Amino acid sequence: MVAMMVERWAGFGSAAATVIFLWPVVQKYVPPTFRLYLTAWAAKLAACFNPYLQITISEYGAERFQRSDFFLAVEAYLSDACARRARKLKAELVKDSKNLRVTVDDHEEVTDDFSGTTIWWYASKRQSKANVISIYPGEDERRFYQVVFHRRHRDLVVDSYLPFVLGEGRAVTVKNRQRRLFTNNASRNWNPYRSKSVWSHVAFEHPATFDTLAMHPDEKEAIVDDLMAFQESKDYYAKVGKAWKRGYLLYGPPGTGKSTMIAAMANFLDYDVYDLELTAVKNNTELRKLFIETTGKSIIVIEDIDCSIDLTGKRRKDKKASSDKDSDDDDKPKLPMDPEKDDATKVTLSGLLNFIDGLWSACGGERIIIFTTNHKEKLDPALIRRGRMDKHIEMSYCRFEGFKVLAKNYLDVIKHELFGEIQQLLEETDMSPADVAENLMPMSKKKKRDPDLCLSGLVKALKQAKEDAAAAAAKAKEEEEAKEAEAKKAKEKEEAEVKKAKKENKGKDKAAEEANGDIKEGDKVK
Ligand SMILES: Nc1ncnc2c1ncn2[C@@H]1O[C@H](COP(=O)(O)OP(=O)(O)OP(=O)(O)O)[C@@H](O)[C@H]1O
Ligand SMILES: [Mg+2]
Repeated sequence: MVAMMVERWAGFGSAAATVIFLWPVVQKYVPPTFRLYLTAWAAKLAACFNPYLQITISEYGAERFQRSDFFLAVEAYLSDACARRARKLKAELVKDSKNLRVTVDDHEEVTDDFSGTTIWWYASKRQSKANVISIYPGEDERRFYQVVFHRRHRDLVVDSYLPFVLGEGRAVTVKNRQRRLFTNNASRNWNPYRSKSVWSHVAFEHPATFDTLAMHPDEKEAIVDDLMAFQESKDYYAKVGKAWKRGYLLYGPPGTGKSTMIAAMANFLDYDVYDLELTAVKNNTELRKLFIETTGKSIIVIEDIDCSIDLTGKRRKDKKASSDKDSDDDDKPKLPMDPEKDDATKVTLSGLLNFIDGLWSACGGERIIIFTTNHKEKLDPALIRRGRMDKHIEMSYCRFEGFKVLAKNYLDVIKHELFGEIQQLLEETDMSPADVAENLMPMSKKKKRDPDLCLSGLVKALKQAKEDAAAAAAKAKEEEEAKEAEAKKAKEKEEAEVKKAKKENKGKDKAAEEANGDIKEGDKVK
């Protein structure tokens, strides 16, 4: 900085020396009002000769209690783009950041180049003037950055360079941030003075990726393609007038990788994950508040949606019917219901639909909403129609293509003599990837990572599963047949009874007819 100043002020050195020399004299003999006038005039004169402008970016902007976004962006930008040119740096471990952050130290100057223009950055701090005694060390220091540039570049710096620094700085912050896994707190723990209290979070560290996910390569590619297209379609969504979000429904039997897929998606997109526990949400208003408190670049997950809450139209109707019945049966005055219990059922289907694609859902943007279920058929069609759940992904039992991924990941095996037999068995038997993986990862020292042992163990398990399935099917068939036979028997019995009754009725009718005939003939005789 000093070098820069000397260079810039080279022509004014002698003038400055004169002023410094004369200043004590001025202070002594010139009256204060005139002195003030003189100082203002001197500042104006200096401004005429000094062609450089400076802009200050303070750590605490207009909102006194929050560090300014722009300051943080500048810090991130300088540490990424210019820190290599600085000589004095400082390293810190920052909250929610996965890397050590190296930034420019105070009173250090760095230069930057933008469209052929040189810009100087200067980091510094000043003592706060407020008469507040802080218990935190360093709290009374206010740090700031100054950017210095030639006045002919004023428009370039203000209109292009500073917005560029803001954008780059934000991108660097996102790149370095530690991703988070959020879960919603019970509403009785929400603090009205702290908006952050509705979700709590831990660092998201699930290691699953699309490479480790056992699935047919074509299906996997289709999903990756879809995610990439979504990420790059901000403008397209704006053009067609849709909120920038996408819904996925993952369905399939337990242990087929639905939760693993969510982790892989989050790792692929570099998004935070909000795991919404619907049973802890009391009503639609709470649901909306939770949504508003989520940030962009996130995946909102509701696992086992069919179990979380009574959502299907059919089940609600059943419930209504039974409550109607209750009220008909029992006309005694009723005690008011337990408010806690009453509230617990108030997240409704329409509340959830609003959550997914109501007006509120557009705030923030760049969100993915994922539902998982073991029973797709139990869900209300309105909930999973295209547009809400845009893509339905079936996670199914492990087949040979999926197995090859697991064998490669767990055992580093691409080819093996048992593969043929395993392929045949996997086509004939339904085994979840979780079970296959379990067989490939035996927790015994002896078997550890011995592919031959693991694969023969898997063959055995598959044969066993096949036998069990065949036995279960045979049993089911037997039961079905027994049921059919019983039904047939019952039907025959019923038919026989009907026949018998008919016969008896016929007999009675005949007797009556005969009796009637006798009477008529008697009448004739008369
Ligand atoms: N497709 C898969 N690829 C790789 N690993 C898998 C796959 N499916 C399951 N696994 C393994 O099985 C375990 C259980 O899988 P996961 O929790 O993803 O199943 P899920 O479909 O969510 O089951 P649930 O319906 O019970 O929630 C995971 O830890 C993972 O290691
Ligand atoms: Mg799961």
